[in-house]
Order: sequence, then C-alpha cells, then structure tokens
Amino acid sequence: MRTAYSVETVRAAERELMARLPEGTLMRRAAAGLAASCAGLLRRVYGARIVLLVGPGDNGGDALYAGARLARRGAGVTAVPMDPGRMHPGGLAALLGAGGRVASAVPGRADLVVDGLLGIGGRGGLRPAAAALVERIPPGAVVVAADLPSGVDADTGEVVGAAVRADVTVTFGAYKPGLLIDPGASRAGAVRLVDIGLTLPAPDAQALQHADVAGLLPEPGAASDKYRRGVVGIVAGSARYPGAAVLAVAGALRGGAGAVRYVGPAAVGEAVLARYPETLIGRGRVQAWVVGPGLGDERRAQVLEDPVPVLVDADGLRGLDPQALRARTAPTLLTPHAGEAAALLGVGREEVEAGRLASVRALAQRYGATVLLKGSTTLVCDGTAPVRVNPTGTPWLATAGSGDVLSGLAGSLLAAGLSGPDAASVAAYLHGLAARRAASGAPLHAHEVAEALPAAWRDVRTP
Ligand SMILES: NC(=O)C1=CN([C@@H]2O[C@H](COP(=O)(O)OP(=O)(O)OC[C@H]3O[C@@H](n4cnc5c(N)ncnc54)[C@H](OP(=O)(O)O)[C@@H]3O)[C@@H](O)[C@H]2O)[C@@H](O)CC1
Ligand SMILES: Nc1ncnc2c1ncn2[C@@H]1O[C@H](COP(=O)(O)OP(=O)(O)O)[C@@H](O)[C@H]1O
Ligand SMILES: [K+]
Repeated sequence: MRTAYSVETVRAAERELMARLPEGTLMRRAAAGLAASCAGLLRRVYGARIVLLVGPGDNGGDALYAGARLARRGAGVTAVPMDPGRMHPGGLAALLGAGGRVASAVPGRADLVVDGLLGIGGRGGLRPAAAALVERIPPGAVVVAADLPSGVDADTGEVVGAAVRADVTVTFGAYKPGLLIDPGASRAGAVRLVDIGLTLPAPDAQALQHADVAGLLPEPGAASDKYRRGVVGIVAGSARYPGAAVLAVAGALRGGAGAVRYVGPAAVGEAVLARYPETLIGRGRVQAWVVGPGLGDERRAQVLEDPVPVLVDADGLRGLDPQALRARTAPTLLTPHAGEAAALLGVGREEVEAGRLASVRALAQRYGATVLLKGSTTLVCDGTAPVRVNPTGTPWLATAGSGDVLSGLAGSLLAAGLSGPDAASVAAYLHGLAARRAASGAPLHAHEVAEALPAAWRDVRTP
C-alpha cells in the first residue's frame, strides 16, 4: 500500500522527531537523499551543469545542501534565488563553501535543475517571482523537484496557474496526497520517497498496489457454487443505448460473481444474450445491483429499495435524493465522472476537475455512500477511511463505454462480497491495468478493456 499524509500530519511528525534530534538532522537527511537521486540521474556528476531554483524557505534549504553535496563531487552548481534577500543561510554557506555560486538569472543551459522553490509551505498559485524562474527552466534539462513540484498543492494536488513539471520528485518523509492526485500527480513525474525517520499515524490517502489487490480478489473455493459466489443484477441499456448493457455485462462477467443477471428491455436482453449467452435474463434474487449505464430514467427506484449493495452509475445518478440514499440499509456505491459529480453537487464541472479530492469527499458526505469519482485520477471515498487513489489507468480510457465496463466489474465484486470501497478500488485498479495492457500506446475500445480484465487479474495475482 502506498500511503500519503497531509501537510498537517507531516509537520506534526517532523516536530516530534526534530525535538529528539540535533538541529538540522532532518534537512541533512533530506538533502542527502535528494543529492543521491540527482547523481543517479546524471551520466556523470563531475562536470555536470546543475541549476538550483531556490525559494525562501526550508525547501530552498534542501536544494542548497543537496547542491553543496553535488558541487563537492565536481558538479558546476548555480543557485538562482526567488528572493535574493531570503535564502536558507546554512544551506547558502554550505553551497558557497563547496564551490557553488549564486546567479540572478537562470542559465540558458543545464543538465539538471533542482526545483527547491516551494515545498509543503507553498500556498496558492506561484507568485510572479517564482513563476518567472519556472518559465526559464532550460529545455532538455532533467527537472528534479524537492519534496513536491512547486505550484502543486501538497494536500489536494490542485494547481492554480503555473507549476513545475518535474521528471522526478524526491519527496521527504512521506508521500503527500498531491503527488498522487491530478493535476499534481501529472506534474510530479516519477516519485521517490526519502525516509527521514518520521513516525506517522493513519494516512489521509492511500493507493493500492498489486499485493493489496491480490489480497482482496474473490476466489472460489471447494465449497463454492454459482449462487454462493454471488449473482450481480445489471439494470442498464435502452433502445437508444443498448451497447451500455452489453458492456456492463462484459465487465460483470469478469468480476468474480458466479452469475450475471440482466434486467431491461427485451430487445436489449437479446443483444446481451447474442454476445454473452451465459447471462441470466429477467428479475430474480441478486447479491448486488448495478443500475444506470445507458438506462434512460425509470427503474432505478425499485432497485434502491432492495436491501443489497447497489452501484449507481450514469443515467441512474440523475436526480438522486440524498435522503433516500441515506435511508438505505445496504451499501451504496456511486460512480460519477466529473460532469455527473458536478450535477450531484450543484457546481460546475471545472470545479470538480480542479478539486477532485474535495469533491469526492463532499459527495460521500452528502449522499452517505461510497463514491468512485472517475477521471484522470480515479478517487474512492466512503467518508471515513483514507481516500483511495487509483494508481493504474491511462488517458486512452477516455473512450465511450469504458465506464460501463467499470460499473459492471465493480458490481460483480460487490456481489462477490467485497465492501463498497474495496469493490470500487479493486475494480478501478483492474480496469486501469486492463486498459494499459489493451492499449499499449494505441487507441482502445471499451470491449477490449473488458477482454483484457482476466489478464489484469492474473497479473495482479502473480507475485
Ligand atoms: N520541517 C522539516 O523537518 C523538514 C522540512 N523539509 C523541507 O522543508 C520544506 C518546508 O519548508 P517551509 O516550511 O520553510 O516552507 P517552503 O515549502 O520552503 O515554502 C515557504 C516559503 O515559500 C513562500 N511561499 C509560500 N507560498 C508561495 C507561493 N505561492 N509563491 C511564492 N512563494 C511562496 C513563503 O513566503 P512567505 O509567505 O513567508 O512570504 C515561505 O517563505 C519541506 O517541503 C521540505 O522540503 C526537509 O528539509 C525535511 C525536514
Ligand atoms: N484522462 C483520463 N485519464 C485516465 N482515465 C480516464 C481519463 N478520462 C476518463 N478516464 C476513465 O475512463 C472511464 C470513462 O468512464 P465514463 O466517463 O463513465 O465513460 P462512459 O460513460 O462512456 O462509459 C473511467 O474509468 C475514467 O476513470
Ligand atoms: K519544490
């Protein structure tokens, strides 16, 4: 499990540790890790041209101490301050003592640039002096962010205006949520964690890894039969969108339930059967429902009255009543994309996209449900446990019908007995992995995602 911690939590852990250690120890550890990463990214440290963008706080201090280490190994290191009057004094002395220099403008050429402008003390969009330095980063230089890319909000991943686009981020003590959630995540590049010895409490966000997912996958045992494995009911499709039903069934058949039942217009049922003859047709007992893909409007309410887990997607999300959902005795899982989330919250779509974490939390709170917010970073929140950030996926998934596959898959996992948050995060993980496999750099169709799910499942189970 990759875990991430808010600024407040990191600061508290740092205070606690700093009180027990000689002054400067943590910064030395951070700088040593940063310098080692930079050295590893250069073909040769000796003679390399390194530029440090130095902010006024301790993030600048990290960069200066790391620069001093690299200068001692023969690199040509130039520090460019955001505010010449405010540079970490100890770090500056170390750099100058090691033969580094300070310049007022960013050199036109560099092999590597260290972004030490802002770390967890950054607030709001970059101020003009910082943004001006970021604009001057020489093309072709490897960009290494200290702790996080400047301009990214550490707690949320939000970016207002300019932000550094790093190739590598060397983060200290703990991952911050903003390194895992877009748009911040896409600015961070590859993230490396330097252990500085912090003791941390429960995380604010977490990202499942293969081993976590493998531990959650439902597996049949000797005593299993198709009913014990769970039946998932799919209420989806309409004359206008028959394909949504086929795709949801395609996802559900690969999610571990023992049987998939389709409920909907007869003509759509025939289309489902033509593709998947193993589907049961018509109402009957189920262990979980999926309602919404390509549905039109009517039949949602009856499903929500059934005391089994219900996943609501797409058309099913229109006009949902928070009170009715809160009154349900079984789990509810909502799977909106940004547009649907915006409608559920009564805000603009851009607001959801710019503030994904706040949006998913607000939805879970308001509707008393587990919420899977789809998009460039898929988030899962049940209002209490840490928010789950899906680490798999590809922008090729932005193709019609891929969400239908996801809802069928997640519903199948619910029917197989997983909790709302587990079903949602395992489904997102497998779906993203399947899409990467199926796309491998070329356009992707939704049915190909469904077809790649068994391979993704096997990948996850392979140690
Ligand atoms: N604590 C520890 O144990 C360890 C901490 N470590 C390191 O310290 C970092 C945190 O350092 P920090 O607290 O000094 O904050 P930091 O990120 O340098 O920024 C604050 C400065 O930025 C300025 N500023 C703010 N927003 C701005 C904006 N939008 N645009 C422009 N400027 C802006 C703000 O200015 P002011 O508001 O004061 O005018 C203030 O001067 C942390 O990320 C890690 O790298 C490691 O060494 C490990 C041990
Ligand atoms: N930019 C992106 N990067 C990664 N995944 C994306 C991106 N855009 C969309 N997706 C994923 O693609 C799927 C689209 O689902 P959805 O919007 O419901 O489409 P549809 O309704 O056509 O099925 C979701 O799993 C979503 O997370
Ligand atoms: K930084």
